Amino acid sequence: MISVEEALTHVFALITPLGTEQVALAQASGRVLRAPVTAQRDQPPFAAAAMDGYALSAATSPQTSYRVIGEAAAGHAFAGRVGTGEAVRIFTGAPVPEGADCVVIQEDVTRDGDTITLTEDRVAARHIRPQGTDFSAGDQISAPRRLRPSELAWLAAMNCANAHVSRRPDVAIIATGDELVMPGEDPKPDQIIASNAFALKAMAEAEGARARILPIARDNEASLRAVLDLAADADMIVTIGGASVGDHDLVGPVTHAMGASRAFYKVAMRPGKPLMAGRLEGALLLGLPGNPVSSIVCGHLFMRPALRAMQGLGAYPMHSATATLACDLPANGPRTHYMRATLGPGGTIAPHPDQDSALLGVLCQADALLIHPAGDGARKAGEQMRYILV
Ligand SMILES: Nc1nc2c(c(=O)[nH]1)N[C@H]1C(S)=C(S)[C@@H](COP(=O)(O)OP(=O)(O)OC[C@H]3O[C@@H](n4cnc5c(N)ncnc54)[C@H](O)[C@@H]3O)O[C@H]1N2
Ligand code: MOO
Repeated sequence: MISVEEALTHVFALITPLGTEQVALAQASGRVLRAPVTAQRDQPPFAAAAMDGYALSAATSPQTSYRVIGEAAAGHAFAGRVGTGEAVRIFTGAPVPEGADCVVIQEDVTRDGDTITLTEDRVAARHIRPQGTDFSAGDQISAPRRLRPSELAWLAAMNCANAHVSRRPDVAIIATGDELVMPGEDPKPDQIIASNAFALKAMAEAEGARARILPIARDNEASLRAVLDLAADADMIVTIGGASVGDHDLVGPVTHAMGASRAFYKVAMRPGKPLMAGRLEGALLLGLPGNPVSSIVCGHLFMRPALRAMQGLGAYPMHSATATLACDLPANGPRTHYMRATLGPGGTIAPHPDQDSALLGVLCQADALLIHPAGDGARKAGEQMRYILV
């Protein structure tokens, strides 16, 4: 058995980042930007009013009354110059006219015809956004990075209509087992519903992949081969179950017979011990254990970082943070334990009392995986421990 860290290093070594494509900005949500974007202009492109009011020069004409000589609205600049004793009615987002050095908000002004009178003794704030305060022409958005909603607006503001992004990884998910039927089917008394693929598909899609659930492979070589053949064009093949040492655990032998390379089998983690990784033709092959929580924990720890690496985001484990243990923990065994846990007020974390890897209900109550490292001793409530958000 190798450590989780070693296993992840092996997985990353099996990955070459995917190619790129150009997509319209409206289609770029969640994609990974692979080439830097250069701003085509300053933002704002002119000194802009930050409030509705009157533009005037407080420095050169510090009087209390001004004559209104025109108007500037967003998209409609005032063409002239503001002179001594003059003001321009201005609206948020409009270019500040030449000669003005501040915008007095309309709440601080009384107006009578074309004359305004300031009601405050002094101009407290300029309310002007100088040209280029957000970014200047030539500024770059670095790559790689995930395009979140805010980055999409940033690219748009830079007048970038298309983005150079990573191709979406194609993920084929294969559940294996004679006991499985799909949700909505009519299970026999000795059958259960295949659930894990739905979690893994959602997880892969949240990482920017295109994921498909293939037909369930039965516990015989011909069936597993036939379904694996359907995944021939995938970038990543994720099998679920059939990974252990039982007579019906065929994923290892069958993929081996089909020419798969194997980087490792069995990881010192709990749950998820019988995890396997390799390559099958053009695809990264992840063989996940069948227990629902085991497969989902492996998805978080291995599939998600692998999908990020494929999209060019680099080789990094899932982010972990620290929290204060809410109760005592007994010493851990030789496998790192990813305990289903709940974050509480004041930065505490409480592991669930039942850590059986078959319990989806417990996983759904959890918002974190508390990491109890392999071989770590007993821990006391109040100690700091690391966790991963799930
Ligand atoms: N003698 C040993 N037995 C087992 C070992 C071991 O080291 N020695 N390891 C145990 C561990 S740890 C795990 S995890 C499981 C993993 O086994 P498999 O990957 O072969 O998984 P299966 O036997 O196919 O299934 C386990 C369990 O999960 C259910 N399952 C499978 N696929 C799905 C699915 N798509 N959706 C929902 N549930 C699924 C399956 O019915 C079983 O109940 O092996 C231990 N055994
Ligand atoms: O490691 Mo198994 O994955 O404990 O349930």
